[in-house]
Formats: sequence, structure tokens, C-alpha cells
Amino acid sequence: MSRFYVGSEIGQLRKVLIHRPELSLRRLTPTNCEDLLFDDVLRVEQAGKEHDVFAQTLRNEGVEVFHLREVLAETLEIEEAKQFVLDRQISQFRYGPALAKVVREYYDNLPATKLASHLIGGLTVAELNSDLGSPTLQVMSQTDFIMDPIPNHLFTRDTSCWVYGGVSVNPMTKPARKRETVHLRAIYKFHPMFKDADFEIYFGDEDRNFELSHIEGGDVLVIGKGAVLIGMSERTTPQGVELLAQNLFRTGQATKVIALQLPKARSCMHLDTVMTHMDLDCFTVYPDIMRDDIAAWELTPGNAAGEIVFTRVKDRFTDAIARALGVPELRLVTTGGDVFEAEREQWNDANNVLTVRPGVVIGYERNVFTIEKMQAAGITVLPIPGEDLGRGRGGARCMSCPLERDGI
Ligand SMILES: NC(=[NH2+])NCCC[C@H](N)C(=O)O
Repeated sequence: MSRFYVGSEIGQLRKVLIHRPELSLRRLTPTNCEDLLFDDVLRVEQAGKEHDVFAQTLRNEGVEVFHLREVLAETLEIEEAKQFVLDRQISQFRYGPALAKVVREYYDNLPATKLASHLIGGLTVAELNSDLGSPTLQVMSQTDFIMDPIPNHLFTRDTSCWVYGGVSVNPMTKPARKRETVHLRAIYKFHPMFKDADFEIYFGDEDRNFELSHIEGGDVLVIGKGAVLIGMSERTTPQGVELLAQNLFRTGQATKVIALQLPKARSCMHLDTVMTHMDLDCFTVYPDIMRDDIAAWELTPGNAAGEIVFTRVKDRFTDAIARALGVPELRLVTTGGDVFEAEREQWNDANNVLTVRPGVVIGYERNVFTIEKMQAAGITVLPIPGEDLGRGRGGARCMSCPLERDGI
């Protein structure tokens, strides 16, 4: 049986879930891209080719690569899974009863692969091509979306995140990304690869409004040795961290969570945009944000069930991490170049690298100043192109959801 377990950020990566740019990105326009959390429109063909280099680089390193759209399509072949997804993506409250029925019929009749494409890529009024008289439909124009595209599926890191022997299916913060979670919930529940596998689901697998409890995987670093580092960022809230920590402790999967307070800004929307783990004692950081004095807390299990002990970190957050990892001190590789170059490279995900095994990372080749510093620190950087891919603000770590990785 398949094994799903993520024991660290840096151990040998074995299985990963990624998503090749597709229909949803072809629907991005200057008018809608901001709402869809992209800073620009991109050349989708080119982004696809760049993504293929990413996938091939992973395979060359012995990583088994799974594609979200294929895994979703395989899941949707199962009638129960299909109904689970459609029940949640198409509701009377979104469309009004009459249009909901038409949209449901349309989606119900699509073969699984097309169904997956239009769940992710969205559907326009013209594609639905219905003569329904309901005003909900009549007030729309031909190019309006019946179902919005969800281009941020590209960043598989965020929607679900594996932490040791389980996964969190994350209640996302931004409306543009909330629908992604339903797909991951269905995959982990119904896909044959996961259905009978033994793992915990920590958080998010419920039909409810999670209110202010948000987690996004870009904020969650499984640093190893039972510890988890979580950023409280533009996206992940303290409430979310507390609830996730409770379940990590309840299931015995983790023994410590270190929570870091980050500014709420797009340039550092997730912890992994300013800090990633490259080797046992070595991280890359953007020093303007990851300053010595950022506030940090250690969360550990209390004596009573569900109780958490919160300890404010009195020394530096890096000392708290070093303690958790059992190393005397961390080696930090900061973003390269002068202040201008460093800010530009951080914006283009210089600090967002994906470690494939200790000391070997995948990163965008354009970030030359940071790569130079990583190499000087003894890190091997496997470069990938990211001229178009990078426009959604995400690098190699954001574009990957590890399903299996060794511990340290
Ligand atoms: N783990 C990450 N840093 N993910 C980046 C996600 C970028 C995406 N456009 C968003 O705004 O949500």
C-alpha cells in the first residue's frame, strides 16, 4: 500500500503533487487577474514549458510526480466522489435554484477529464450555452463566468499540507482560493491511492464556515524532529495555528509548534516566501522581514486533553528553531545582491526553494545573486526557468505538495 508521510522539509523527497498551468490561466486577463491573486497575465504555453522543466528536474532527482488535474479526474470517475464535489461546488445559493439545476446537469454529464478541466478552468456563459429564462443567467454576458477559474491550484503547497503522518485540508483565506479545498478533500477521501492508506486528517475536512481559522500550507514548515514551524501571515491566523496544533498533539504526530508573527503584506503572504529550509542547520531568509526580533511562540501539549502551553520565545526565533532541531546555531543564507536586487529577487521567489534532499534545492534561475550566495554556503541549486511561471508569485516550494518525504 502507498505510504504518505512527510518527515521533514529537507529529507529525500519521494512523492509530490504538482499542477501544470492550464485552462484557468488562459482565462486570466488584466481585468480579473488581481482578484484571482495574480500580478499579471502570463504566456500560458511558456509557463507550461517551464513547469515541465520543474517536473523533469524532480523526476531526475528520483521524485515520483503526480499531477493534480489527473488525480482529480481519476477521483471524479468515482460516482460518490463526483457527487461530493458537485454538491459543494454548485449550490442553489450561488446560482438560484433554476440555474443551479442547469449547471449541475451540465457538469454531471461531462466525462471525468473534462469535468476536472472545467472545475479548475471554470465555465463561461457561452460554454454553458443554455436558453434558461432565469434572470440570474439573463443578466450575464457571454464571457461572464458561470464557474470561476481557480488558477492558484498551481500552488499545490497551500491547499493541503502534509505534516508527518497526516494532512490538513486547509480553510483558505482568500475567496479566490476557497473552492480548491473541496478538490483536495475529495482526492484524499476517494482516490484509490489514498482511500485505504493510513493517515490522519488534522483540520478542514468539514462542511462548515471556519470563520477566522485559516491555514495555508505556504506557512507550514515541517522542520523535523517532531517540530513544525508556522507563520502567522497575511493568510494563516493564530486561531488556525492553535486548532492545527491541537490536532497535531492529539494524534501524537508533533510535539512542538513554533509560531512566528509575520507582517500582513503580499510580498510575504506566506512564511515560505521569506524563509525555506535547505539543510539541517541551514535556511534561506529575506532579512528585511525575518529580523532577529520578530515575535515567536512555542506551543507544546499541556497535561489535559486538548490543552496547549504557549511560551513566548525570549531569545531569537532562530534560537527556538535551533533548539527544536538540536543544532547549536542556524546558518542563514540571506537574499543576494544590494538592497534593490535583494528586494527584487525576494519578490521573484529567491527564498522560495524546494529542497529535494539535504543541501540540494530547486529554485528559479533568474535569482542569480541569491543562488550565488547559496552556492557559496555549499548548497547545490538546480535551476529552473520561471519568467512566466513566477507571475503568480510562487516558486518551487509553493508549486509542490510533498506527499512522501524522509525525516531527518
Ligand atoms: N506558498 C506560497 N508562497 N504560495 C504562493 C501563492 C500565490 C498565489 N497567487 C496566492 O496569492 O495565493
